[in-house]
Amino acid sequence: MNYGENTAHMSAIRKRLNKSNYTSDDFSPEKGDPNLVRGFQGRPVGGIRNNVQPLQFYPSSNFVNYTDKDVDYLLKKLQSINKEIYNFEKLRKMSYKQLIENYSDSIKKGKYLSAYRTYEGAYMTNWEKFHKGIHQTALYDPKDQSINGLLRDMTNEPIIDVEMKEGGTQLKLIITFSDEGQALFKPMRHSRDYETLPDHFYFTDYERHNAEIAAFHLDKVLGFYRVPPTAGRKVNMTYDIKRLADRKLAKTFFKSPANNVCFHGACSYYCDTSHAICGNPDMLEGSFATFLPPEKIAARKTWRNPWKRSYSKHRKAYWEAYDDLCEKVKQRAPYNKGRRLLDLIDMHIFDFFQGNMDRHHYETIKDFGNNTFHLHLDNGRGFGKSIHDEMSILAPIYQCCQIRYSTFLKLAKLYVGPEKLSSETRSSLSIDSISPILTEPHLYALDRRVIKVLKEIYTCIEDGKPIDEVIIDR
Ligand SMILES: Nc1ncnc2c1ncn2[C@@H]1O[C@H](COP(=O)(O)OP(=O)(O)OP(=O)(O)O)[C@@H](O)[C@H]1O
Ligand SMILES: [Mn+2]
Repeated sequence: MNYGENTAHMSAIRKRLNKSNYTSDDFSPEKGDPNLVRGFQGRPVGGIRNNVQPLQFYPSSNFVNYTDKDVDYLLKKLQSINKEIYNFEKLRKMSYKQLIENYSDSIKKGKYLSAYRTYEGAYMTNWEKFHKGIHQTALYDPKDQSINGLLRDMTNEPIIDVEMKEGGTQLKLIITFSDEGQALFKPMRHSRDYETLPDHFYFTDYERHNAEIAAFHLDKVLGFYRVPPTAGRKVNMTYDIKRLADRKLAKTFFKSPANNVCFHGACSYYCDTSHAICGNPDMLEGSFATFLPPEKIAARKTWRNPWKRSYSKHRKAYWEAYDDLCEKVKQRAPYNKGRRLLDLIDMHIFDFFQGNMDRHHYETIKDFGNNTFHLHLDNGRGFGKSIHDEMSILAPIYQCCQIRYSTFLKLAKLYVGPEKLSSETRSSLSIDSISPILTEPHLYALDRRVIKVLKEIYTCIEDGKPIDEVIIDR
């Protein structure tokens, strides 16, 4: 959606703040090369979303620095009102890693899955340890060494079985490793620098294997821990897939005119000769997302996203035409109490960073009731457009005008630096065996998007919403 064309959901008038008492760059990121620092003078305050200027690239330096007057103003204002909980000077001196650790240490884990509560095998594989570690507030504990072990296992363990996954729209394989761990495999369709075509809808886009890997790391960097561990790997299509496939899958293998091994499998979208998945000549990259425990151990509940898109080229969703969806959602269970609305908003911030418009549903683990986190499965449609920021993904933020305090603080920290969301994500992704996972323009886009989320909070507060109703500690 283009903001220039559709402003129905925006408040009609944005008040201008009197900024005369403030300097513009108190909280601006540390300045490096002064030539690289770009303030955005001369641009209207508030009013127009999507108005952070496109990043300029400095390929030789890996360093992009930029500031935003509205965000500087917001941070200054918050700090002047309550220095106890908004101390950005202190925040700038603390490392991002430390901030995230403080938060993950302070979160109570709540319940674990009942099937594993008393389970103590003499020897447990990494995937079993992962399953045992799933708890009410997160899928895993970042300090759990078995998570890195699991990523290594998915990269190195021999593959012993392959099955097509029923139900999904695009081709996916269920892979079993020699330690009996399982993963959902999504094959590479495009090279990393292939961008979604401007005339393609979000619902016809191919899934991207690197987006699945990037989503796991981004979620971890943000300190959410809501995406199952996901790793990239190159497989030999003949040895690792065709040899282990059943007849139905095996018979879809063929050799292309370029002498590459290809297959298309059977599914409802893109499973035919003209959309085949081809190796080079026999090697194929893919993402491996660790399987969650089976239904009988961890039954899941599927929830429709209230901000679901229309999935139609003709229709708009309610929230695209009207601004009052949040008022209705707030009245309804499970969003009327507890953490769920803030989790939904976290999920949309996460999706905004990735540019993922395909969040039609989400799941929770039934055993944990309503006071639990959202699973962020199915992230294959992110990272399709590096120079475009899809502001409509932030609809729950600007329509509810709410954000979780810890999420706000993390984003503020990534704004004041010195760490950036791009540098943290780049560093996390570098451990993957098929890195680089994201191109540099996609990484820089993350920093630009951090500013855009913070600007939405600025606008909410500028509009007169009480700060403690916008930034909520829950
Ligand atoms: N790591 C996982 N462990 C267990 N189940 C999973 C995992 N990832 C995905 N699933 C299940 O598989 C289903 C299909 O996966 P996914 O959503 O990626 O496919 P899809 O083709 O995009 O499906 P849809 O068309 O419904 O969006 C998911 O809805 C989820 O329930
Ligand atoms: Mn999907």
